[in-house]
Amino acid sequence: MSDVLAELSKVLEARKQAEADSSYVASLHAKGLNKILEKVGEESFETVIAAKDAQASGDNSDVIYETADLWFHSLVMLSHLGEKPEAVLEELARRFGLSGLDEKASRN
Ligand SMILES: N=c1c2ncn([C@@H]3O[C@H](COP(=O)(O)OP(=O)(O)OP(=O)(O)O)[C@@H](O)[C@H]3O)c2ncn1[C@@H]1O[C@H](COP(=O)(O)O)[C@@H](O)[C@H]1O
Repeated sequence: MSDVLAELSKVLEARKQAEADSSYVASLHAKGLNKILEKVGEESFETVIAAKDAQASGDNSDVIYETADLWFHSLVMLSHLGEKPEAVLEELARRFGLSGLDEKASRN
C-alpha cells in the first residue's frame, strides 16, 4: 500500500474516537452512514462533471482534486463499516491478469 494511503488510513482510524467538533472525519462518523454516503454520491457526481470539463479544456487539475475528494470519502465510508483500504487493494490484486471481459463471461 502506498505510504499516503497507509498514513491516511491510520489517521481515519484514530478519528473514530475523536470529538465531532474538532475533526471533519469524526463529524461524518457522528452524522452516520447516510451522511457519508451522501458525500460519496456528491463527490462521484462532481468527479464525473470535472472529467467532462477536463476533456473539453485539456486541464486535468479539477478532476484530480475531485477524485481525491471521492477517494477520501470512500475511505471514510469503508472505515465507518470497519473495513481497511487493504481489503480493496487485495481485491484489486486478486484481479491481476484476469481480463474484465473474461470475468464478465464467467458470470453469464
Ligand atoms: N483528505 C482529507 C480531505 N479531503 C477532503 N476533505 C474535506 O471534505 C470536505 C469536502 O466537502 P465539500 O467539497 O463538499 O465541501 P463542503 O461544502 O465544505 O462540505 P459539506 O458542508 O457539504 O460537508 C471539505 O470539508 C474538505 O476539507 C478532507 N478532510 C480531511 N482529509 C484528511 O483527513 C485527515 C483528518 O481530517 P480531520 O478529521 O478534519 O482532522 C486530514 O488530516 C486529511 O489528511
